[in-house]
Amino acid sequence: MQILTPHVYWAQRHSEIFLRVDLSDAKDLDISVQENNTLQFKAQGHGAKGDNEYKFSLEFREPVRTEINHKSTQRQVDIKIRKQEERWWDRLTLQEKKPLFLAPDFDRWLDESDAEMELQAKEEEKINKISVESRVRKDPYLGLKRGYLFMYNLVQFLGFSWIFVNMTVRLFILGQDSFYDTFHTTADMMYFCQMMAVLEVINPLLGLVKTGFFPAMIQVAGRNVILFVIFGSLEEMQNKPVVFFVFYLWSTIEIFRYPFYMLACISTEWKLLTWLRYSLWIPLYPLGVLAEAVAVIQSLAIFDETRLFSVPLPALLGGSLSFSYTLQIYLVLMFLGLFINFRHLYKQRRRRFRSRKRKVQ
Ligand SMILES: CCCCCCCCCCCCC[C@@H](O)CC(=O)SCCNC(=O)CCNC(=O)[C@H](O)C(C)(C)COP(=O)(O)OP(=O)(O)OC[C@H]1O[C@@H](n2cnc3c(N)ncnc32)[C@H](O)[C@@H]1OP(=O)(O)O
Repeated sequence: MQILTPHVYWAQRHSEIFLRVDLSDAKDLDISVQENNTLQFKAQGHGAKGDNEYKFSLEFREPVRTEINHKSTQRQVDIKIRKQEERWWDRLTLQEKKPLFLAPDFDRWLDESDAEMELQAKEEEKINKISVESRVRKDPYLGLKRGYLFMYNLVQFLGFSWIFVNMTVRLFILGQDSFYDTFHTTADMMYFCQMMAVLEVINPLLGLVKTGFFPAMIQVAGRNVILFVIFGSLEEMQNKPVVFFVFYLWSTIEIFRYPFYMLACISTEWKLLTWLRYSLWIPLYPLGVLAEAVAVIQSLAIFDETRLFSVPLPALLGGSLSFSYTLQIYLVLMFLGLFINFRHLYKQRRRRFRSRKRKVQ
């Protein structure tokens, strides 16, 4: 039996060498890297000269590791060898003259810069994979949190939609007459929604949302003072048209804000909805504060008259201090609150639209 040399094709990366030996159905493989940095290959198989024993040796240009990875298939033998140092070689063998049986493997061939890019892409992929995995691992309750927020937003959306639709339908049917019984027809639902809204102050404290605690507190406390103290405790206020304006302005923003949050919980965005959520407050917020201020001003005389919530004082100092004084201080706080939240919403709007513009570029 003759001993022949097979065709060998090679390619490299910064850290490894690939050899493809053109030998089908190879068996009795004997592949090793000797101490003199030489690969010895011997196998029985079907090559260019039919069934025979084929062998070759290659002395590498630079040191390689002795462990070899090889796989014999019906068509060829694939060999992978790791370089001792991660470096690009200008040729495979120590001898300058290329052995006749050796040729580039164009299926795998990359020049140095392409190989670098491949390496970089692999690194990036690895980093991305690690960061995704660590994000998932970091928060095992993410699904639960999103589920809770989604349900909260859904309930609020349904509540405020009910109020908005109810008021709109009544406005169309009864015209201005509907202004006078807004409270009696919608207050229960508004109580429910605004009590639930306390969770909006708790959520940032628990780290469930990125909202600032203060803007949320100003928002919820401000509305609840109007709802529970001004409208809830004074029957005389309940049939005033101002209730209509306050409730309508509150519910108009909420039927857009809550669906926007619901979509955020499922990582979805509708551009028009985002635009409405971050734009409608511009006219609605000042109008809302104005309507609330009108309600507070209208209630001052009623608190003076009924002495409700007044603080008892010695007779020398007039008998009692009317709650209307507290409300006058509150009126000042309202405009301070308006300023703080207007600024907050303006920043949120800029951040949102700026980051979207960047994503588009
Ligand atoms: C101690 C006594 C204090 C007394 C206070 C006295 C002052 C009272 C003054 C009060 C004036 C109030 C007037 C007001 O009642 C008038 C009106 O409401 S009129 C109607 C118009 N109103 C509005 O437009 C305001 C609506 N409200 C809000 O926008 C919010 O409540 C506010 C806190 C003001 C701002 O919202 P937020 O900070 O949350 O901004 P973002 O929406 O951009 O959210 C930030 C990120 O968090 C995510 N997030 C937030 N909430 C949720 C949620 N429930 N579910 C899921 N995700 C949520 C959101 O997606 C953002 O994430 P990302 O940045 O990744 O997009």
